[in-house]
Amino acid sequence: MNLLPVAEAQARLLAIAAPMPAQDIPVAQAAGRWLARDVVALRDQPWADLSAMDGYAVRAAEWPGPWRVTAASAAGGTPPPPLPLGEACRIFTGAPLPPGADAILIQENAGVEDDALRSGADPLQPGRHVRPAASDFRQGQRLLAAGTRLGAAQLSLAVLGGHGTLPVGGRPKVAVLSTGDELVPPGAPVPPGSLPSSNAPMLAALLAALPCEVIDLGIVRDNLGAMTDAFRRASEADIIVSTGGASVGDHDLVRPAFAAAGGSLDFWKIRMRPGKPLMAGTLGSTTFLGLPGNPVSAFVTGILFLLPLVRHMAGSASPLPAVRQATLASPLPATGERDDYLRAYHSDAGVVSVTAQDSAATAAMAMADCLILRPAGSPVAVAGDPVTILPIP
Ligand SMILES: Nc1nc2c(c(=O)[nH]1)N[C@H]1C(S)=C(S)[C@@H](COP(=O)(O)OP(=O)(O)OC[C@H]3O[C@@H](n4cnc5c(N)ncnc54)[C@H](O)[C@@H]3O)O[C@H]1N2
Ligand code: MOO
Repeated sequence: MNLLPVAEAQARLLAIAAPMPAQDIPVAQAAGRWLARDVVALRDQPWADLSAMDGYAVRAAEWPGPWRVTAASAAGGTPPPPLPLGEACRIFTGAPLPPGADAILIQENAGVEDDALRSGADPLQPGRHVRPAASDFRQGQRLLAAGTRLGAAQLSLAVLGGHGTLPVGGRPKVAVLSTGDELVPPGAPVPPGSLPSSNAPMLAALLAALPCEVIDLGIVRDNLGAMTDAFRRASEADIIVSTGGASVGDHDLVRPAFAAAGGSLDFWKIRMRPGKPLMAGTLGSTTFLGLPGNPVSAFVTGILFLLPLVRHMAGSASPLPAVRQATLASPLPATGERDDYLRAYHSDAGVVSVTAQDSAATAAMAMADCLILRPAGSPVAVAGDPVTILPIP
């Protein structure tokens, strides 16, 4: 059987899906988005030599004083005039130093008596408690590179750099179709032969941290007409993701329905376990990803394919899952002809694979915090061996 290697399938998926056009949006809405262009500082930070403490601005060479306090400087106030010799300027955190001053005597180390300011015992070095102008960044300096994800720290930097709006990648609409006659909505009564449909909420949870809009189109029956209609309706989204009906059984209608809706499949069947029946293609300008129905298979392929697809379309420069090295704390059998993505969790001794690795074993899946990647053909592994893991996001 001709199964596509995972890396090749990921590359082909990203190749058929164009990143969405960039847009300028207010910084207050930009958290979690990817930058579409470099961000350059529009101003110096700090804008002048500023005090880092409440106290007195003085010349360090005049330590230990006494000084006469003749001026004051506060953040947001009028900048103080140049400091005459022998004088000090009362100053507060974030305020500009008067020209001539080069150090701050913090008020805990100072005493004022009869109009004379005197220092305590600690010697004062030039530059003490001073934040020099442009020491954080300088106007024109590149602050953030295109493709960077905007978290709290990056947004703080961009705003201090003078930006109120930022150029970001798009926020794809993801339509989710859950296929299967046996499915009932979450929380609904479950007659014999039926099953609560867990894949759509699971995928929405995986996507919750990404910039995208999830549109749950509900349960679609195993009926060619109904499924074809569902694909047509879903084609207004940027991404269609279906679960179930991906395999080779008589009721596995996703491929024919996708074709009947006008879709064109790029690939089907991946050299991985779980997740073999995964498929991808295009329907007009919409990218389609068909995940297997088994809840564990949908979860693992969601991490390996759906999340990278959304990241890529939203402008990420590195959309694929992070991979790390870890130490195995429990033995593993040899792998077969497919790459294994084993559900596992961290313990003090290393990573432990959960005992139930069946692609319908959700109780074991819920214990996992990472996937162990075991390439096809790997030999038996023992505790202490190095392994490659993918953290579960
Ligand atoms: N003869 C073969 N049979 C199967 C093969 C094969 O190569 N030859 N592949 C197997 C593999 S591997 C997988 S994975 C499954 C995937 O099949 P489908 O994608 O067609 O999924 P379904 O048959 O529709 O469902 C499988 C399983 O998952 C349950 N399910 C489906 N949707 C949901 C949902 N939204 N929430 C919760 N559970 C869901 C469904 O009831 C089934 O139990 O095929 C193997 N068969
Ligand atoms: O590839 Mo399937 O997802 O093993 O159960």
